[in-house]
Amino acid sequence: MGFRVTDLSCARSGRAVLRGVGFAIPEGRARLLRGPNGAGKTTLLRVLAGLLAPSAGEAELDGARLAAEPERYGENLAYCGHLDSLKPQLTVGENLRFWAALFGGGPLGPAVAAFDLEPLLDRPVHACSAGQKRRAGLARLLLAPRRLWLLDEPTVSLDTAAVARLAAAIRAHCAGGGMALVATHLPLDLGPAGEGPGAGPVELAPVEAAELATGADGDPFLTGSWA
Ligand SMILES: Nc1ncnc2c1ncn2[C@@H]1O[C@H](COP(=O)(O)OP(=O)(O)OP(=O)(O)O)[C@@H](O)[C@H]1O
Repeated sequence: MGFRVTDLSCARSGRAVLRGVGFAIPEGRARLLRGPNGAGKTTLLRVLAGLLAPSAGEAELDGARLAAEPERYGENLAYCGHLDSLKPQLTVGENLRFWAALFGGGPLGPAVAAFDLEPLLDRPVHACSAGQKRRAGLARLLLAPRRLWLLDEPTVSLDTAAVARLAAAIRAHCAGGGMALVATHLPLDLGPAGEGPGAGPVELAPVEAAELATGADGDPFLTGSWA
């Protein structure tokens, strides 16, 4: 059980972005994903979410392997990318009910409380602020229980109180045995979930130009995956 990434590499438009990335997340732990702009955090999260093909390496979640068993692997994770993926014409409540029905999740109450959405339930998403939309998008994490949360810059647009709510949700997820990988440039208080063996930050450094992928005939655009 747990999450393990082994020797993962990925190229985008022929350029090596990830090279030999490896780390593990034990059950009940969360790790921050750190690195400067362009280091490959979004690329890594998209590969781990099954949205981008790696050029080498493997990820394994509770014994299910990304390459060999993508459906069983994918059933156990939730991915929140840069976009909130909300229907703008529907209210916040309608969006949440839609997601709960789609994923067979439980009642809305805990998700609404965790991200303070009660006052927004009847408001159309197109009339919400950026931070309000972000909170509604994150609340979906609590509507469909998944073992691993992959979060890409989830704190963007959130005020201090909302960042604390997000951190509390991650801590509670991990206290129940869940795991999380969170790309963020901001500090995030993960509490006990971010402490102990296998819980420190995963640091990504930009792949050096000398490591650029090249095709068999030296053309860099003959290798790698296209986004
Ligand atoms: N669609 C794409 N096609 C080709 N190359 C891409 C694409 N998206 C990103 N890249 C390249 O991949 C590298 C890593 O980008 P990525 O978005 O993964 O970095 P990041 O660490 O998430 O950066 P940031 O902190 O700015 O969000 C960059 O050099 C970028 O130019």
